[in-house]
Amino acid sequence: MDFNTLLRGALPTLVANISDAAGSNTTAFGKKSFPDGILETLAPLLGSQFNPLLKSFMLFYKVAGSGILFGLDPTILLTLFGFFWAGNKLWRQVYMTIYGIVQEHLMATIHINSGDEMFLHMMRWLALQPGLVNSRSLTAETTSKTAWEEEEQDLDITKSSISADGSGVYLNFSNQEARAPPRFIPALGTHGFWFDGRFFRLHRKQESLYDDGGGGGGGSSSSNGVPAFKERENLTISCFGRSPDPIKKLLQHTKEQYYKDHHAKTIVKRPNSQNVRRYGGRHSWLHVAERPVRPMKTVVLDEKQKVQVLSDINEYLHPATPRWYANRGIPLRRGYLFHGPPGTGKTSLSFALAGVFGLDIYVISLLEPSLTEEDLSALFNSLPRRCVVLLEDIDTAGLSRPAVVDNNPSNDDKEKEDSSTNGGRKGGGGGGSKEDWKVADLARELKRQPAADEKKGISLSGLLNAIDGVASHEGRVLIMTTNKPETLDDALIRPGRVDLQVAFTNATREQARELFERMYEADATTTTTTHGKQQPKPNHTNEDDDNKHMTARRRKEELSIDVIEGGYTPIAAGADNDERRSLTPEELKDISAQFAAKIPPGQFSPAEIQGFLLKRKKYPRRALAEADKWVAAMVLQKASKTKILQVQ
Ligand SMILES: Nc1ncnc2c1ncn2[C@@H]1O[C@H](COP(=O)(O)OP(=O)(O)OP(=O)(O)O)[C@@H](O)[C@H]1O
Repeated sequence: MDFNTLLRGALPTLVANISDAAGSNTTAFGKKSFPDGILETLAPLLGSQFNPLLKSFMLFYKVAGSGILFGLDPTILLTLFGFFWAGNKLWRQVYMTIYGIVQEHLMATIHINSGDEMFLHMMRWLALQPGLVNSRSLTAETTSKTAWEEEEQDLDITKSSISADGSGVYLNFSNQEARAPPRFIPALGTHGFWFDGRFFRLHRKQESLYDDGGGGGGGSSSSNGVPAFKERENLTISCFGRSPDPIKKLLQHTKEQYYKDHHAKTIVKRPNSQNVRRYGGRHSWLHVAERPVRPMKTVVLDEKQKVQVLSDINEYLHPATPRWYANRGIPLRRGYLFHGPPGTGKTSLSFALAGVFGLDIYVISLLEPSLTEEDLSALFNSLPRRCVVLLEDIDTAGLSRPAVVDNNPSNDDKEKEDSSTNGGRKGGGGGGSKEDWKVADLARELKRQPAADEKKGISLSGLLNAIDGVASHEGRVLIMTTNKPETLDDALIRPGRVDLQVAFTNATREQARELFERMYEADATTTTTTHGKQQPKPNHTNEDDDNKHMTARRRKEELSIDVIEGGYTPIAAGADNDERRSLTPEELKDISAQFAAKIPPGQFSPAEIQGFLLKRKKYPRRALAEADKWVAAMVLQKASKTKILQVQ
């Protein structure tokens, strides 16, 4: 609001009111109180939001004017107030002008858009800066940790073990959300911070952009075409000096911090929701998990096959390979087909490979109902330079699937016609008009009606286009998995699209032995990778933390739950000591071999064997003793094709 304009407009009426009221408004002390009618004059000028303020001011004016409070002349007060206001405005103008000149000529600036990964790096880093976190203008964010995050192990088991049933045997985590501290980041506006001995200025600004739904944002096409406003944030980082190098250094630092312990983790990404996906860029993929790297040796597979895949991918990812491919005019792509029965390790190997090569894994399910062919191409288009793309269960995608959903309304009409001419469908009763339908018919009909946005799936050509079309990103490792390789179209698995096939089978005796040994070997050895290197510890754990973890783990183990004959029975600490006593390597080898001899080769998937062992995870001898019974029950169950397990 411009004070001058306001005053100029109000002054004539003000003066008139004051002179009219001059005689009658003189107080006992000879001072002038506030003239009647002035409130009515000013109120419309200032707007309704200023009315309470104006009323308070009037009251003050009257009190001051009556000499009760200060005995000051109210007109002097009003003038002072006006000067103060104008002075403040003037100072702001001068400050902004000087700041603008300084920023333009003496400062370097870099802008970051919230659509870019760098925005995340910066925000994560800012949340860790004590100087900023203690600032007075913050935005609080709820954070939730994944099961994999190291902090989870810090949970004080003694506190969380006060179970709802009061027994103290079962762990209780009802308090976990309350214990998770919120994250604080600088709020919208301007902040200052120091990095590397330099002062930086950060400006967070939010803007609303109108998106007409035509898929403009990020270059990806809109799937639902609904126009809407979208919020976008802009970070402006500036520092004194004409070179932006210090800011570049800061950005590089935030990026390094963000990925600091990622070498011990595999990042899993999936397509984002349809609405967010259309903004493209980093919005295409949703970061769903960060798992600890799966050591290659935990995947039980024929060693020759494993080495073949590993060396093939290693060769492909070598920095000299792109030139080699380019010189020969071959597209830089490599595709793998992992096929075999369910639970034989196809997904596990994909994750282990991503871990070995330190790549993020991008998982796409072609069954995702909202995934269109354009989306698929856009998703392939926004892949990073090197990554693993896991296309799961490609046989179940819309490729060779019969059209289960009939979207054609004319067919519906035809059926309805048929039903009426035939006297209605099963139990339709008489005329077959909608009114005569029974509830069952109605339910069936509702099931048949697809949702308006339901898709038929991805066609073969759509998938091929995404895999090796113009939009396809070169440099990625594409892994496709299937349980039914024989149903796949030849075009999909021709060389160039699938360069190496890996067959997975149900467990052999050797694999059963390996699974057993892996399950019961000492925990310490499981932290080594395939290369025999020790996994680096997360930065924040020190010796004290380690001790804390050890105690927590031991307590957890003491409170562990045992399985007896398919039923869970809690056992007290110290019981069954002989069973729990860890095995010497020789004993373990011996028991593993005995166990393997009991497993019929090629009948059980590694997942099934792992499931059996997991339920006896601290009792190798018991697992060995109960193996015969389990095998017999499983063979019977498979023969009778029942899904109900008699022995677990
Ligand atoms: N060869 C294997 N070595 C080690 N563990 C395995 C193996 N096969 C299966 N498993 C275990 O079984 C579980 C399921 O395995 P995974 O998801 O890799 O199977 P899959 O072949 O991808 O199954 P699906 O075809 O149903 O997707 C995992 O917990 C995994 O650890």
